[in-house]
Amino acid sequence: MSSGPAAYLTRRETFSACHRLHSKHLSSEQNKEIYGKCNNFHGHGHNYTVEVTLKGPIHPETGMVMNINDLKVYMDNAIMKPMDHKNLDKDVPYFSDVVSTTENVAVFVWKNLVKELPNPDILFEVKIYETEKNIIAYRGE
Ligand SMILES: Nc1nc2c(c(=O)[nH]1)N=C([C@H](O)[C@H](O)COP(=O)(O)OP(=O)(O)OP(=O)(O)O)CN2
Ligand SMILES: [Zn+2]
Repeated sequence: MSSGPAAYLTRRETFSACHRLHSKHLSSEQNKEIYGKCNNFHGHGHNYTVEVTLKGPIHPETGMVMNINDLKVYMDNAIMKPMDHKNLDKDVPYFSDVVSTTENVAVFVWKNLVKELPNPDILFEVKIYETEKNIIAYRGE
């Protein structure tokens, strides 16, 4: 049976987390210079919005790219459980040696989703709004 037309399915979730921009590979002066107020020892918080987009064929029998009820579970495991109400730098082992910029948070979400999705080939984009003004998109490249 040939596959149906392709569609883009996006689901949005929000989570809250705190972090500090600090690189172990830079001196204290370099950290202050590069990250400025975001290097403050006490850290700061964000209400992040994450949009996950799948691109895949619409299944001819179900009419779906993926059942959104299933996608909810995958996003819960990949995003909410590891990061919601967490200190990214202290509570998420991935960020013990990776700076918790939004770029790296997007890569972290992508890697987690690849492990969750039954067919990771349909993962098209992870887009993260760190603030209303600061937005990062990652497509696995
Ligand atoms: N390339 C990146 N640059 C910066 C990141 C990042 O993740 N990637 N992150 C930060 C800070 O963590 C923080 O997000 C900055 O927040 P803030 O300046 O408060 O946010 P806004 O730009 O929305 O607010 P303004 O009022 O316009 O300052 C910094 N850089
Ligand atoms: Zn920040």
